[in-house]
Amino acid sequence: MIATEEMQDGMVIALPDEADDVLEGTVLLVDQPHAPEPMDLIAELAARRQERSPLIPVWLKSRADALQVLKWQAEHTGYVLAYHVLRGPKYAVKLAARSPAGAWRLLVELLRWLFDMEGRPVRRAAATKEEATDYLALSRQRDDRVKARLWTVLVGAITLLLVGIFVAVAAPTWAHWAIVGVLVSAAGLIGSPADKPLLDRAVVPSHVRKLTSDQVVDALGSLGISAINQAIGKNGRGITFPAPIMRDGPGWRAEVDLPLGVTVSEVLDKRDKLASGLRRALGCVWPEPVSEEHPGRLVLWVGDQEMRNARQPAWPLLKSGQVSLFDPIPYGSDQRGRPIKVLLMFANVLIGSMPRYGKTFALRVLLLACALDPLAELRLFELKGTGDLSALEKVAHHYAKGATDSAKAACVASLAEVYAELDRRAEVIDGLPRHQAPEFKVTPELAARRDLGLHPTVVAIDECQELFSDDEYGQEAAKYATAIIKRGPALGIILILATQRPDKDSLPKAISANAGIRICLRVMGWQENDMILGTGMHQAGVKATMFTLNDKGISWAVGIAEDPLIVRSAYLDGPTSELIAERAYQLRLAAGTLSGQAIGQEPAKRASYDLLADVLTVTTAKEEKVWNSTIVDRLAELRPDAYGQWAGLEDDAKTATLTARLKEYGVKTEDTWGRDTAGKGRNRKGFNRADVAEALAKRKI
Ligand SMILES: Nc1ncnc2c1ncn2[C@@H]1O[C@H](COP(=O)(O)OP(=O)(O)OP(=O)(O)O)[C@@H](O)[C@H]1O
Repeated sequence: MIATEEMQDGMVIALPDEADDVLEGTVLLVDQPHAPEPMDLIAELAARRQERSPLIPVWLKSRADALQVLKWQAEHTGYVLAYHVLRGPKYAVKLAARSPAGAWRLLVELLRWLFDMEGRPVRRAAATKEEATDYLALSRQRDDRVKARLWTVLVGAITLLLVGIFVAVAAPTWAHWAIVGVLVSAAGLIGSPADKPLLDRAVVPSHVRKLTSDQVVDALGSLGISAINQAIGKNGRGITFPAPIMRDGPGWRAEVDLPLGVTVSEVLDKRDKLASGLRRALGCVWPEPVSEEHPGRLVLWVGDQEMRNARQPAWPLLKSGQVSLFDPIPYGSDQRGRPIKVLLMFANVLIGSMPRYGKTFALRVLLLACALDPLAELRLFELKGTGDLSALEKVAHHYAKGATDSAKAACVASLAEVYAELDRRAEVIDGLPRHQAPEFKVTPELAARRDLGLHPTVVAIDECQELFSDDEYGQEAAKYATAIIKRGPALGIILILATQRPDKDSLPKAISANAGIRICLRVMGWQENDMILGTGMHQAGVKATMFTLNDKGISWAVGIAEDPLIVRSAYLDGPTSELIAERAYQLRLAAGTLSGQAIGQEPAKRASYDLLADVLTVTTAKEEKVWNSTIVDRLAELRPDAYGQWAGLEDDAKTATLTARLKEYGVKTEDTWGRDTAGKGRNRKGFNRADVAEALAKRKI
């Protein structure tokens, strides 16, 4: 049998079993010489293009960033100058104290030069070895040299004396002092010991403390990740920085290639340790993955100030302006203070977080911007009941608040209208000449035509878990919301959902899977993170679990830009929201686009029906016991608008739905013997018709 063994220089050599046998086999180089194939070469060149450093530094690409950097540089220079100016007197005293030593050093050097002291060891050596000729030649050379130098010094001294007398007589007093100052300073500088520099180190204040590669390496080394420790250990390969650390907005940006096998995700899990290693506040330290690079490429942005304390740019629509939902609307800012906009048209939004971390505030910012598009129809449901969206009631087509039955019923009724609207809008678009809707979707021109009714429609449900987990309304609402989230975007219908309980019962998978824009504020676990941001996001390093107690309003946002972003929503409190909503109202009044409840119309009503009476209608007195699934099909035929969606469910789901609904009226279901459509007898869940009749009678009493 032949074994292989690795040798130095990366060779793998085949060895025979017996050590004393003759060596046989081929020597394989582990690192093969590279002979690029044509296709290989193209791929390699494309990859190498990505490695190029940007022609223009990142900070110069945006005016705001460039201004920030220049501002910082000016502030920094000003600080250093002021620091040294303030210490001017201290430096003067130091110079004066060091000047005698400097003068002495100068005199000694002059005498050494004058008497050619540097040649002394050679002359002495010649004398010791008794080499008379050499010694005489060297002495002659020294005498000539000393003579010439004496003359130079003499002329120099007389010139200086004359200049001195002239200055003493002719120059003003300030010039005397200036000259004395310069001479003393020069002597002081010469007399300064090499290990004691004259200038103190300008201690840079913490809010503009520079980030250095040493700090980054030390901080990474403090995370307790063994592969990092090995890499920075004695024989490790170290940690590499593909780009220099530079200013980026109000902070520093370091790009780091983590050691082989370490992912950014592992670092994100230890953001607090990283901040401790960097000796910065947690709110200043923002590690991010770089999606277009390998999973070990980390961008570490370290802000001068904590994100929550940093001054946020004012919301651009705060005082004036209106929007078109076909353009990105202002939402907030990132860690670097750059404004972040969101294009809502042709998308849906899912916002999630633990309670009290800023969901409703985030939702309200988006809705206030929507309100400032006079064409947008707003259907707003705030199922918490605290009135966070009440400022917008005056501009809303439909509005309801509270976790009450009536608010949920109003929400489902409004969703049902929008659901029906999907087909109507699709037909309208289909009927248009192709050049008017070339992409089979709403355009700004079509949205502006009142006759078509294709204006943007925004349906927002805050605390949507209240609706989707409701026994009575949940299934119906989920059905409408799923259809709207899938088909709505192309038809100008935008669904915005906010929830504090992102689990599968509170947020059906079909809905969470189809949201284009996802905003996740602080959550506790990876499941909630991925439910809101999308499967695999936590693994990929997009972790809203890294936010802390103080990170209110700060979220990971996916779908806003090519890469996930950390965004802080604009902070618009209640009174500010009222003012903006009032402006929106005036805009709509002028445009004549107020509608629905905003002009006093009745809210949408859910089709009313009586389940118990309907069950009796679809069964005959002879059917003492019937299967749930059979009755669901009959009910759907009787009242498609009310029960139609049940008919589309799987058999088991049909049974479970009716069981849950009958239970609300105290009607029990049990295993019931019956025959299926093929005539085969078996047991399935069913109920006694008499129980339904009794429940109905009791209710009427
Ligand atoms: N962008 C922000 N900047 C600073 N603070 C914010 C921001 N957004 C929200 N907050 C703070 O967070 C608090 C909670 O916000 P909000 O009411 O939106 O939370 P929530 O997640 O909707 O809570 P709940 O789940 O109870 O409804 C607010 O009172 C506000 O002070």
